[in-house]
Amino acid sequence: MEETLSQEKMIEEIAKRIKEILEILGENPDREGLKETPIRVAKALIEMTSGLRTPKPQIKTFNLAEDGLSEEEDQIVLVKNIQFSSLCEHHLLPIIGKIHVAYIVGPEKKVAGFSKIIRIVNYYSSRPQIQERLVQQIADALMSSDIHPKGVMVIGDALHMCAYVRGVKDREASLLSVATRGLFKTNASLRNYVFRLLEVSKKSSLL
Ligand SMILES: Nc1nc2c(ncn2[C@@H]2O[C@H](COP(=O)(O)OP(=O)(O)OP(=O)(O)O)[C@@H](O)[C@H]2O)c(=O)[nH]1
Ligand SMILES: [Zn+2]
Repeated sequence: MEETLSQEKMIEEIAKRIKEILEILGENPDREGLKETPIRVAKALIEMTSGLRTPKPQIKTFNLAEDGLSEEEDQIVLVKNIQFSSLCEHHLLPIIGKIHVAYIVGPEKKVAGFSKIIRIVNYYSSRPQIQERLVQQIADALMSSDIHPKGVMVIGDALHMCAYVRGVKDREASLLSVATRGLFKTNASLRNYVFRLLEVSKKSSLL
């Protein structure tokens, strides 16, 4: 399907196929409880893959150097506990977990709008993914943004329903994936500092 479909057409086309899948599975898609299911599934799939069809969110920046703030040491900003859900690209089953994003303010002393980092996470999550690529894409998006950080570190910690509800059916194993860029790539003590921050803030968390 080459051309871009309207939202209504997408729902219709997907729902048609979901109905067929239900039939193949031995269900009766016309029974009361399933009548609206193909449309619901279509809408859910469209929602969970919205990042494929929306523009990448712009990262709004703020200037720390304004008002003559002194040139302090490079500040590390950590946005922790960003809840995300995605779809594993092998089974199209949910991945659910948390992402932590740390960056070191660059020479231009610019910081990113807090919510924009969450929007970037949502953008790259809302599509078929593997977790290792997801953290890399988030790291690259921040590295190439207008904040020009000295380094970025993105940590993903998630459960994969494809290993939870089927296959190995492991209810404990979670996948941790870390992407590093810039100073975080070369400096182990900076990486450890972020892990330590996450530890400390876990104990003193407001939430
Ligand atoms: N590294 C990585 N693996 C993933 C991710 N999501 C799913 N997988 C794995 O992708 C692999 C696909 O393996 P296959 O052997 O092709 O598929 P399968 O027969 O359904 O495998 P089983 O899950 O072992 O039953 C599985 O090991 C999944 O657990 C992810 O985000 N990262
Ligand atoms: Zn999977």
